[in-house]
Amino acid sequence: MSNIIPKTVQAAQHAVLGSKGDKIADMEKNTRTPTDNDRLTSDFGVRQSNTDDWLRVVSNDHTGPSLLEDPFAREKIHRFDHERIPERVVHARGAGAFGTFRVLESAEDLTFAPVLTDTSRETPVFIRFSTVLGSRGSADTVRDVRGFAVKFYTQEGNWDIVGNDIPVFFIQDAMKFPDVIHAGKPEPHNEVPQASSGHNNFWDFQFLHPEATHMFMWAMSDRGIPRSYRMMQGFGVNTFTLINKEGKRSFVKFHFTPELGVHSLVWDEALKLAGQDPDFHRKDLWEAIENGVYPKWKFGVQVVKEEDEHKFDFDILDATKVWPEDLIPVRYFGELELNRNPDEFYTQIEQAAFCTSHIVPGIGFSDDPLLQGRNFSYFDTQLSRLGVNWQELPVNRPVCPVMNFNRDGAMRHTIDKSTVNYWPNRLQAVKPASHEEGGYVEYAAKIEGIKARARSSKFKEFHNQAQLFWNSMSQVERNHIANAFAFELDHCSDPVVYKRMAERIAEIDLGLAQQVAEMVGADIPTKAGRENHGKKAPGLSQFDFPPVKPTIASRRVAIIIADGYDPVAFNAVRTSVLASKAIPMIIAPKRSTITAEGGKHSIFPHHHLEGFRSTMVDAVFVPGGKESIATLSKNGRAIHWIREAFGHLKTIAATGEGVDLLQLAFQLPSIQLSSNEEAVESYGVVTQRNVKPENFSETVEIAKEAKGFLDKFYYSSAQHRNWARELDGLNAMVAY
Ligand code: HEM
Repeated sequence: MSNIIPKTVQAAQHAVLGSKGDKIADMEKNTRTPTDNDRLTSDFGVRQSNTDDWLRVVSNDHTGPSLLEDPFAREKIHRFDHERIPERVVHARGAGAFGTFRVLESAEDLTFAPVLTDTSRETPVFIRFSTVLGSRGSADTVRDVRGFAVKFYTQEGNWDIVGNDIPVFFIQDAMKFPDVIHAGKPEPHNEVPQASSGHNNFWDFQFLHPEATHMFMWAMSDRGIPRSYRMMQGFGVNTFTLINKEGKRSFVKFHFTPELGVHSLVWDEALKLAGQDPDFHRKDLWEAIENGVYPKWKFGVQVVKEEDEHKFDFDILDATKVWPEDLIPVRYFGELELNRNPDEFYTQIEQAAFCTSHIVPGIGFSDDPLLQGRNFSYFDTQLSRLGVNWQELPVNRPVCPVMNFNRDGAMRHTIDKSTVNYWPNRLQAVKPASHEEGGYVEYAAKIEGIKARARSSKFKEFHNQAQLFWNSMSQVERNHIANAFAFELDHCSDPVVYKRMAERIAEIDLGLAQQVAEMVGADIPTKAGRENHGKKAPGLSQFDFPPVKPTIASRRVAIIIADGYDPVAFNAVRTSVLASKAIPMIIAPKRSTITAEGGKHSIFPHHHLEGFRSTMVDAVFVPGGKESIATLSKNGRAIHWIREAFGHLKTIAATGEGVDLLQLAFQLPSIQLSSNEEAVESYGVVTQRNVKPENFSETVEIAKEAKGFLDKFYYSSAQHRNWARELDGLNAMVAY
């Protein structure tokens, strides 16, 4: 696939970022790149003449036994035998990238941490996105929570926000984590299902553990199937604190909001992608960064002053609750950009290790009982996954100096030159830092209470925010939640599980419960389990997060052609898609040269119709060309492509005879198609029957009222999906 930004420009950008950010330069120390002069050597530097044949007793007519003596063969096999480390106990599957964080407006009224106050700084960051339940080899598009873990390599040490794409969690107390994860992971007797919450144990636990009620609503919403890591929000989830230079402390929640808006797949698409392209999200992130369309997020905090801690009807330390944005708006003051793909997956992504306990002066914890337990768990789990010296690994080590008396352990790399390795010492070597010297000083918080295995009273309310979430959903999102429950509970074979869940859902909304119960064969509830308070809040529906401005940048646009395609429309759209920083994907019945009408132009397509499916693109364009459309009209896969894109609510455009192919594929009278030189948009289907070269203007106006074919095509594509198509039931009338 062609790159939009040439490699040379990217290399120059990386060089600049590297010199500013230090982390890239820092990792260079551990990198090696093969040159023409390099020859294969053993791990100890001896050049090797043959790494294909084990040393053995051999003659022309007889292959005898292999010799244990061969050190090179043994080294090669022995290294291979030990290539794997344990995968993460949760969030095993993920992908990541490097980038930068900038503060646009100082937050010095809240904190003295320079990473959040110094507007001249560019802090290098590393992010790993992940799914929670699946194993390392599972698919990207399964229904699950997504991890959103950010490591800030600040001059004061590493700061990790180990967050998710959903702002709440299933449990309030970290001690429940093994239970919620055991219940969600594959069942113990048969290791089924992989990477899915659609099974008895998951829903059994959800019912028996009412504090999960709010979170399972989020997980069943479209948040559980993001279109891209680049189109997800990131939340710190837990409550942290910020301390300013006057020593005043505030409670905060961290937010990252994507510039491209928050978008999801549709469920049928997610299911198919899990087989058709299990690496869909991983590739999407890689491709965007390679093409220079760098993903960006606004960074902000919600703030509760210390004196207001008890002002709300929920406990601000309860991770199963959001801080509703009408009560506590997000204050945005930073920007995060990802601009560099890893050089090697294993060393930079797989060995990356995050810890909620990694904070820097000016930032503190709260007594959030989930956070308190997490602060133990991450450090501990890294010991079994990576070993005690994991903080020395290139991706994990800070960019600022590290000096202390922690010593030894397996695989120690640092060589400490000193005659003392303890404090205090007679040489006054490596003194602790005072507050003025940047030493971390804990906030002197007053604590009262009795020692007990208990939580304070507000933690015991579990339904208000589940209803708040449901009430705040758009109609489309509500339909998707109902369908998600119906799918998941259909996969539960034990009637106890799905019957009880119908009762639990009736405590949120009776209509939803009735709809789900009917689908899954549970008793249909007749009475709401509790009254709905009717409240809504902003920032819960994805529709509250459109892109900053309508854009098709980084979106994949399929152009479907066969021999005899219209070269004018084809070239104009392809060039314009590229100029809009989107990615044209040329798809034909075969991946061999395709010749245009008139025989003067030809093109080598990116893929053929069987090899690449409509699920992998965001929008489709079919140029005219009599012969091309005659061929495609007889090709079942081509027709299915169009129908499937229609079913998944994607924008579909056609010019010339291409309009006939759409007509054939949909056969829906309610879709209006152009019959003349006018561009027509109808339910996200954009057509223009008679086109001339001047119809493809170079400047495209992506606006609702725009008149031109490309303007309409791009505006519709920039809306992500055509929801009216689903609301009016049109997609349900087409077989896909
Ligand atoms: C607010 C709730 C939570 C969030 C947002 C969260 C988020 C995450 C994320 C994003 C990762 C993946 C990190 C990476 O990419 O390497 C992760 C891993 C992990 N989490 Fe959590 N988690 C939560 C709760 C918990 C709790 C309560 C525990 C245990 C008490 C826990 C234990 C772990 C462990 C052991 C890993 C694997 C870490 C590794 O092997 O590197 N998490 N979590």
